[in-house]
Amino acid sequence: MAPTVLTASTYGKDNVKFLKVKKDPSNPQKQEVMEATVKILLTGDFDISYTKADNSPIVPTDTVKNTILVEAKTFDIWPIERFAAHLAEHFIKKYSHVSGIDVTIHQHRWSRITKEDGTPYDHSFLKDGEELRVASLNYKRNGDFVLTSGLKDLTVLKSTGSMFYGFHDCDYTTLIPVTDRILSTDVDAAWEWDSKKLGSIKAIYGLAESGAIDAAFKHARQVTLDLFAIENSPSVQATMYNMASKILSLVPQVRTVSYSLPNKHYFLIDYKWKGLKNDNEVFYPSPHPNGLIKCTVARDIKAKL
Ligand SMILES: O=c1[nH]c(=O)c2[nH]c(=O)[nH]c2[nH]1
Repeated sequence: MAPTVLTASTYGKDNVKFLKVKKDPSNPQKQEVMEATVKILLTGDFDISYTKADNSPIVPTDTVKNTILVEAKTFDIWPIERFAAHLAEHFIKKYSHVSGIDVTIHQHRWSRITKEDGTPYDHSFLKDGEELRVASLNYKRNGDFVLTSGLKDLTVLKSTGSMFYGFHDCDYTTLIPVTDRILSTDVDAAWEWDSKKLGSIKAIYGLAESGAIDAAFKHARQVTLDLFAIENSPSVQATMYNMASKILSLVPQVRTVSYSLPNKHYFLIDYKWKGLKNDNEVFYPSPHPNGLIKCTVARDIKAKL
């Protein structure tokens, strides 16, 4: 066999799930819930476990799972970015041969059920969609860190107020330009916090405490929904760029905003054979293929000079 070398490796536990209940100390019946799915991947001095079948450096993935569950019990895990920072620091401090860690936390959406008059019930929740709130943190022993917050699988549809025309036309083009169409997508948005501005991973706790992390999430979600609804969208590309730019203007501690949006096509059903006009009334939801459009937007530093 030709000589080989390990060029990259990482390992850990994925799909560690829990639901935590937070009780209001002044009224234990008033509660919050966090259902989360956690992934932790470690890097470090683990090469001999791959190359020499020597397991001595391996912190078992079972231990990684136990750690997540114990820390979820003993630590304040709201917002998930704070929990990610805590887990990252824990692994770097506890295991001297761990040089880096990736923590990804998905928070599943549970919204409070409200009475008819809008007042919320104390401890009853509604699963209003598959939407996830996301935190992902890469942390290295030398202190470098990248924290990204986001949301995923927020499914939206607008029945008018979306166009697509003026696109490149060639001998492969069959698409008909339209000034009115359905637009639908599963929003995947992510905003990267400015590590330089924050200074160190410790700043994440301050951001969490001040409410800045929750505020950024609220802004990002609301901007996404507002611009989706309000704009007469010329394209997915132009609309996602506007969303990202607006979020950057509202959240100064964020460095970049990224979107990844499938364009979930709805095709007009042809009724000509029946002598009927289809005035954007009945559509076929096409399961595949779908468009997929991604972008990352940053502040234009040159524009300031
Ligand atoms: O908003 C759109 N962007 C595209 O790039 C594209 N391509 C396509 O066929 N339809 C659309 N819609």
